Amino acid sequence: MPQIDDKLAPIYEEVVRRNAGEPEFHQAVREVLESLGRVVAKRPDYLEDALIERICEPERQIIFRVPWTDDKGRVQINRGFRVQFSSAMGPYKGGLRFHPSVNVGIIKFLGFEQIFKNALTGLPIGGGKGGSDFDPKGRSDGEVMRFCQSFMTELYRHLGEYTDVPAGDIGVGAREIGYLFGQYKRLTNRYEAGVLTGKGLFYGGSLARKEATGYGNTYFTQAMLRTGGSDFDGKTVVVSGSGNVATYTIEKVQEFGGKVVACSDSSGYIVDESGLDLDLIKEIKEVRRGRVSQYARLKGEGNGVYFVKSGEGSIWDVACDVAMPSATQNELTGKDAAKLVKNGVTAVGEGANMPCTPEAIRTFQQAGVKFGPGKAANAGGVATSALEMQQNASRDRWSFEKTEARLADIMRDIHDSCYTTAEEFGAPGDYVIGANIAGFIRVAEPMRAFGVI
Ligand SMILES: NC(=O)C1=CN([C@@H]2O[C@H](COP(=O)(O)OP(=O)(O)OC[C@H]3O[C@@H](n4cnc5c(N)ncnc54)[C@H](O)[C@@H]3O)[C@@H](O)[C@H]2O)C=CC1
Ligand SMILES: O=C(O)CCC(=O)C(=O)O
Repeated sequence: MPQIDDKLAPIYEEVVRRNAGEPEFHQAVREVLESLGRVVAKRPDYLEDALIERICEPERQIIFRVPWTDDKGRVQINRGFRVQFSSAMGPYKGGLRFHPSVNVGIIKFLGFEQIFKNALTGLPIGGGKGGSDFDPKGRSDGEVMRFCQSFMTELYRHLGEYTDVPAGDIGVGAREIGYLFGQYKRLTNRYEAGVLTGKGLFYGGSLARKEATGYGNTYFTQAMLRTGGSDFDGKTVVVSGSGNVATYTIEKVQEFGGKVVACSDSSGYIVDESGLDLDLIKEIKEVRRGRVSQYARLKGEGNGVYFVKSGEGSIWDVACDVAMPSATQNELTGKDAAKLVKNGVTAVGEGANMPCTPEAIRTFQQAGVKFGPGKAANAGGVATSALEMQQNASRDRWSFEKTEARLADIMRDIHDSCYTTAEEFGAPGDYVIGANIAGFIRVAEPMRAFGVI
């Protein structure tokens, strides 16, 4: 098991003590500190002025009550969060997650990851994350609207295009961003397009933002495959999830000649051995807001098409050359990784944030599987959000082609900087170490320049 350098171990112990009961946050911090031992060995000056301790402590954490009225006239109460982790690189930037599992530890882990991810994009954005334990599943449009309006009624005072710029994440898509933006505009009496990203195309959104995270992960994973002289063409691929990230991962992998044979949601997974029909998945998920099990019913079971219920198997039992986990954190365990390795997986690109457990990452790396960590591989979404902010600031609108070309360049740059940083710090081929160190150095330099703040 990788160890934290003796000089950094007290920092980790303090994070655990101060943030008791937040295992996902501990996990995210631990992984970064394991990598940073190599940095402080070469550059002990990074230990000065509690720079690393400061990076592990959010600049500001906001927790608030979100009261709203459901369709039956009953008052419901949820809890809202925004963790403004680091503004060293620019305004806080990161999505909002609406899911019943949300708590402060989950938001903190996501905000912490976002610092390094956003730095890797090379664009001027700091790190933050927010959300609520509100579950949009099964709620009417009216209920979602009233919830979003109440959520923004508290949060708006902490936001601004130069302060903090949220976007979507699990459970927050175009519909929710529309309601949030409408309420922000109403409360502030300002048409401040740059305060949220992932907006609709008719009110300041960017072409290619919807596709960006999935496309970006596909570009990143392609770059990893190419270091071994290979590509997506002819590869069998498994993509977990069936939301925003998964959908557009499937689309780009198919365009690159890969065959995606399985995807999932929290009810289970579907397999179509001849390759998933993406139009049908979009119809089920984006239009009907249904479950992936409907795929097997609509396509007809048999001939390599089947559905496996959650709890009766794992999507990672399906043999593939490339795995792209794109649902949620810790969804791919050490046992799943061992199965994938046994079945011949050669590359893993994380579309979700921290979907592989530490044991799974170790299993992949020990088996020589190319492993792209989320903070690098899924950075295309937030990078394109920063491009949306650029378009808003210049009152401009770019074509899909121009935006996607910028995204593709950014993903190749991120890949190359992780790859060369890993080499420079004595860990060739280790994208986890490369991403953590390259991201850290970019954030540490402005922090040092600003003095002790
Ligand atoms: N939307 C974006 O631009 C970005 C999203 N991400 C990450 O990608 C992941 C997916 O996010 P989105 O696609 O935006 O969300 P989404 O809400 O559009 O889709 C989430 C998908 O994951 C599935 N899922 C959630 N919990 C699950 C569980 N416990 N078991 C199995 N499936 C589960 C849902 O059924 C759904 O298909 C998250 O980890 C998110 O933080 C990362 C970078 C950017
Ligand atoms: O586009 C954004 O600002 C945030 C995307 C996001 O939440 C993420 O990168 O995990």
